Amino acid sequence: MQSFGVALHTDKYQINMMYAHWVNGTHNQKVVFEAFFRKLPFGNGYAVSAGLERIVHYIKNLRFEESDLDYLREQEENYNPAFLEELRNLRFQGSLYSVKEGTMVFPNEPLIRVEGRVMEAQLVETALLNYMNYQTLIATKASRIKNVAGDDVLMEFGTRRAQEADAALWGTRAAYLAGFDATSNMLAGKMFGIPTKGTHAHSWVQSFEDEEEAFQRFADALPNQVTLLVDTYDTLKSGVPHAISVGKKLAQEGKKLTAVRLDSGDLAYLSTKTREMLDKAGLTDVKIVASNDLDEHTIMNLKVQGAKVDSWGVGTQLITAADQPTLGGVYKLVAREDANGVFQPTIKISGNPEKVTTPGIKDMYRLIDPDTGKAIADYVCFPEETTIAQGAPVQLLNPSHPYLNKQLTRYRAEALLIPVFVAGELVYQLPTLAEIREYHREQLKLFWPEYLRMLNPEHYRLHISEDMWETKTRLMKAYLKK
Ligand SMILES: Nc1ncnc2c1ncn2[C@@H]1O[C@H](COP(=O)(O)OP(=O)(O)OP(=O)(O)O)[C@@H](O)[C@H]1O
Ligand SMILES: O=P(O)(O)OC[C@H]1O[C@H](OP(=O)(O)OP(=O)(O)O)[C@H](O)[C@@H]1O
Ligand SMILES: O=C(O)c1cccnc1
Repeated sequence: MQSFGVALHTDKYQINMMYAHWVNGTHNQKVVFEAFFRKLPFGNGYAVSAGLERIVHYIKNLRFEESDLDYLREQEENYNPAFLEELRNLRFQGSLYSVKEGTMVFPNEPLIRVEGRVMEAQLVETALLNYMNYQTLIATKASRIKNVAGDDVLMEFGTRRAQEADAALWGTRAAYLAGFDATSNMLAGKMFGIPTKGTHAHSWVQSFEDEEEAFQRFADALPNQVTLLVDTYDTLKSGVPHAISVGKKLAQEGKKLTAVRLDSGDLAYLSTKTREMLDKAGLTDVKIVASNDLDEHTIMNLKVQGAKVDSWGVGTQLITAADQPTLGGVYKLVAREDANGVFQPTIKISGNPEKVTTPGIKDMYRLIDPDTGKAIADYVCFPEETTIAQGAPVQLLNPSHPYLNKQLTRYRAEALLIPVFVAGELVYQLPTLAEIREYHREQLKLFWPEYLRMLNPEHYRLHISEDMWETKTRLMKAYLKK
């Protein structure tokens, strides 16, 4: 199949707006957009940022190829040829600031800030949201699963049920950065350096007359990774006894049965019985893997029931984020340059007060208690405000209820939005996936357990500066007057 560039990975309305700007002569106007989500997924207390690496690749490769221009010409006869020439030369020349992958993030926080000509900044909306929304969603789901699995091994098994190939690959990467240990997806392993693991399917057992023979043949072929699926016929009467028999033979040869996998039935009951049977046979270090439509709820429940599982294979529920199909992240214009070259904050009004955007270019900080090392709150302000840089006392206003405020005098501040592209140049050294995983682990330690619990977590707050609040109020009033 023909391969396609990335420039048309966008919505038609972006190209139409670009064209209308071009016709109006406003296409070079500088604007600032930010991407954020409004509500945490899965009822979780935090989300885990992901998607930046793919965004960087996208921005770096952003160019309209000849075939893209031909296609646009075909699609809309009104497009002036000079506009298509403009597109031919288009490269991302703007700036992009983003939170790092693996960062703990919260509703209404600017996760990505794009500054540039409206032509470019508008074009990239669709792809940026596409990458950010999916990967952040899956990283968050994976983080919840990791939260309940503790030190057990977590394997990502979802490719066959994912929403197509890209989702399988990048979803696997998101799961790994948020704490999964391995994947069954070989391409993800090759592309991202994620450890790969695998057992075998029911078809392996079914392709032999006899279950024990199937197990033995598999062990003979792959003596370094013998995990046997024991539920094809009858887990306790057939599968486990046959695996034990093979395990004992392997032990006599100085080899080892690694694990057995349970994939149906009552996993709490079957795993405890299987553990007893393995231990009784002297196979105490043979592990138990469980799979079958698992998610954080079933894993937690199984643990409460005393399931003896060492390793969990999680597919469908994770890779499709089955209980919430999207993060719902949006991309809103927050500032535009006026005729004097000064950025003016813009607002989007909504009947729903929660949906009124917070205007202006924002910097974002995580304020940390220097005594406990724990995060107190996140804070957004205009880049020209100096309070944080000076370490001066900061007024924490609740953005929805600004009369609820408190003053913070002692804090350490970490800047969350880091420069990735500046004036079209990539200035960010992409970390390795192992570094991102480690960074996410460190991020988790910044938060008190009440923000991390799975059920009814405490709300971690984002505060806005007084200046920003005043600007928001002024713009709302000006709009209402009109
Ligand atoms: N002890 C348990 N407590 C709670 N949930 C469990 C327990 N054991 C298994 N489950 C979960 O219950 C669901 C059972 O799925 P299902 O109804 O398909 O049964 P099954 O035994 O897998 O049947 P099949 O043989 O058709 O695969 C799965 O999501 C599984 O992870
Ligand atoms: O349930 P998930 O969380 O999505 O995990 C992946 C599932 O995929 C496989 O089943 P499948 O029936 O596709 O193949 P099999 O014949 O090897 O069991 C595997 O046995 C798991 O049950
Ligand atoms: O290796 C496995 O056991 C596996 C891989 C993908 C899907 N289900 C199971």
